[in-house]
Amino acid sequence: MGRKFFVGGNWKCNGTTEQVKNIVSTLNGGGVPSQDVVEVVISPPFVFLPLVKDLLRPDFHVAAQNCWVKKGGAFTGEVSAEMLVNLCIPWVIIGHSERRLILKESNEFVGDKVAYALSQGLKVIACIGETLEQREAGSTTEVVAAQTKAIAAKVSNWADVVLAYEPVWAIGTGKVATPAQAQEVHSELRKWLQANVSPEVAASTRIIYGGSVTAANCKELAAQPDVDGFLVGGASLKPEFIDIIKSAEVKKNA
Ligand SMILES: O=C(CO)COP(=O)(O)O
Repeated sequence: MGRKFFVGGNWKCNGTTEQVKNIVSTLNGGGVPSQDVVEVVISPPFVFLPLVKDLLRPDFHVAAQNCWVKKGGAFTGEVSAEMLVNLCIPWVIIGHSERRLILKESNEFVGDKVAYALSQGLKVIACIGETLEQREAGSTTEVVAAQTKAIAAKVSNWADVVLAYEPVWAIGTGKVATPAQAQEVHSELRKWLQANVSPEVAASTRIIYGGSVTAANCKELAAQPDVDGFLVGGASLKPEFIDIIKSAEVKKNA
């Protein structure tokens, strides 16, 4: 059914010009499966986007980590979707838990952002995921369904959306979800899409996992039937990111 494996590297708020050049040079020298097998998207902070785009190998693409919810204008400190399009940045990450939790972005606001970014021609990595408290209360499915619903309510075309399931308790903690935990939520999400959007969208939308993904744990996660790739934080700043990209081979041979 052709869900191409997807690996995103979210650099978050990290890097100097020197470090950026070093990471890109490592990525450019890495041997990875072809673009037919894996789609790779690197997301540096806004200020480094043009530099990374200029230096990065042509088979990898770039993403912004956020954009404004509507047309640009008098919104000090924001970056608009139009600007990203103007700079030929194809992708944007929206709704990362760090923005939902620290900057209080609501489900509705995230849904509006996803819809606006898509309307401008950007492709979107839309992030969802429960906190530890919510998981322990048994409300994981409910929480991720509500987050997905707020996006689905505003989006009619899912072709340019990748859904990133990132349990908050696994982000930056070294406490990765087990392959079974990831598979369980991914499968629930696919069922949700099937029931609430369409069987076609459920079958074709990539659902990727994020949260303490490393070279050591990626293959087992990648082997899960509903895990279509990764959104990688800390390890995307290191040479092991190449090994994570290579985990796409697990799918190819499945
Ligand atoms: O938030 C993440 C990617 O968006 C995951 O971060 P870590 O890989 O550092 O846990």
